[in-house]
Amino acid sequence: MHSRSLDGVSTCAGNLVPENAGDRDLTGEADKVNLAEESLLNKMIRHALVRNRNQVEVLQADPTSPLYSVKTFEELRLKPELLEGVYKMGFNRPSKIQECALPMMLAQPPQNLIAQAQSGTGKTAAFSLAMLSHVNPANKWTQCLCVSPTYELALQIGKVIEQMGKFCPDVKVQYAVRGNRLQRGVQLQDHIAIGTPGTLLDWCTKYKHIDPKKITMFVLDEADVMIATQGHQDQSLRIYRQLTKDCQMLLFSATFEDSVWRFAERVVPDPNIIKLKREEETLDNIKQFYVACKDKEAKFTALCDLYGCLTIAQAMIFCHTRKMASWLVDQLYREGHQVAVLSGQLTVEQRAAVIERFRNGKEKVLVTTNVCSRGIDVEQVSLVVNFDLPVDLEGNADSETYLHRIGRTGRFGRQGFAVNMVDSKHNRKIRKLDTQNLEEMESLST
Ligand SMILES: Nc1ncnc2c1ncn2[C@@H]1O[C@H](COP(=O)(O)OP(=O)(O)OP(=O)(O)O)[C@@H](O)[C@H]1O
Repeated sequence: MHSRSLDGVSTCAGNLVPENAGDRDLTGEADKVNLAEESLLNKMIRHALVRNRNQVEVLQADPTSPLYSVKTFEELRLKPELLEGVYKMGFNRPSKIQECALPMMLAQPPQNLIAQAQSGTGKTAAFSLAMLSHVNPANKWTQCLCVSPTYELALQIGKVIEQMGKFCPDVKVQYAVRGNRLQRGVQLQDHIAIGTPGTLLDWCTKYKHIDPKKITMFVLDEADVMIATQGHQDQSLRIYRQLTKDCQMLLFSATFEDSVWRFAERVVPDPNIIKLKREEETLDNIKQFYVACKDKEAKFTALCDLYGCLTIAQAMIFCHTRKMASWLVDQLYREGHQVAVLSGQLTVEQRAAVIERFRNGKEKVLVTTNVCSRGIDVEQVSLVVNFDLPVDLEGNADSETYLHRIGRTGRFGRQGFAVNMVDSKHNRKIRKLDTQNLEEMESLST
């Protein structure tokens, strides 16, 4: 497997710093969750598949055709060098989504696919394998296009392809991302091009590095993140319109709101649809408490009273704003407590490093904002403290975030505790949530 060394493009995720990192400072605003950053962070800190006990739902474009699914990678009849790469990555068998998605993606005649499954269920690995298997290395032109919402995410996909294709030296990958300039008029000979919509569009239309008529597989990853970015949807559609009718279309998304669905239907005609529902967080083993406090100082005093309990295993303390998190950390330092801090002012790499240290038990207490209400799995976390209860932009109770936060504790059937610091002036009611009951959850936000 060969990948180019690019002018000004680092393929090492460790070097990636968001462009606006320097502008980030402390604000009293709620820490906003940036979808692309969250996705990147998840990829960086994940070590294995996210477990999911739900069944995959499949909707076939042609319901009369037999539904194939595979339990082993051998059944896919991959090139031996590709199979070797898969095993070398430590994949023993296909994940749930891969069991159905891989035979569809590799089928002849080609089939279109829309697949939805939460992050970490093996989507990237699945389409990477499909692209590597699809290309004919003897044809010295680009055959697969893979569109990704950001530069960093594109490089992450590239890393997976490079690893998986380690024993396929003839297959070449190129990155269509900012900073990677080819000479005008140069025809790309690399078989797979991964990039952001704007650069890929330029390479297909303005610079003619890629002939879109020769593309036979088009992959759109993280469609939900993609359409959240102004302009990306339009650019992706413009690339799509240049492709031929026979081009195989594959679209992946972690979530499926109406807007994602409408977009998917526009770029994927006659799709097979695969869905893997997110596994519900169960709160049965999480005991929830609240402490009434009149102000932040009183909350801090209550926290200090609790501190001995926090450090029995590990604890996460959630604040609403970076400013509050920073104030709390200062107070905790003053009391001589060693804590870790995670907030949106850190770069994604710095956040990943903080999480890694916390995971390894270097710190027992992590103070954070909403930037990390989901994503983090630290098995030893037994206590979550809501120093501020989660609220949405209008100041209403944000039950979804509450659920994600307290879901950080009590993982895998262990006992967990959630302590909520409640301002008496707001006196919000804490009720037990039944995640099976969506109506109840909706009523909570009213
Ligand atoms: N069949 C498999 N067996 C074991 N591990 C796997 C398998 N497929 C993928 N993985 C690993 O599981 C993790 C998640 O996979 P992957 O990144 O493909 O998921 P995803 O659904 O694309 O999530 P995201 O979009 O967040 O990256 C990765 O660490 C990957 O190496």
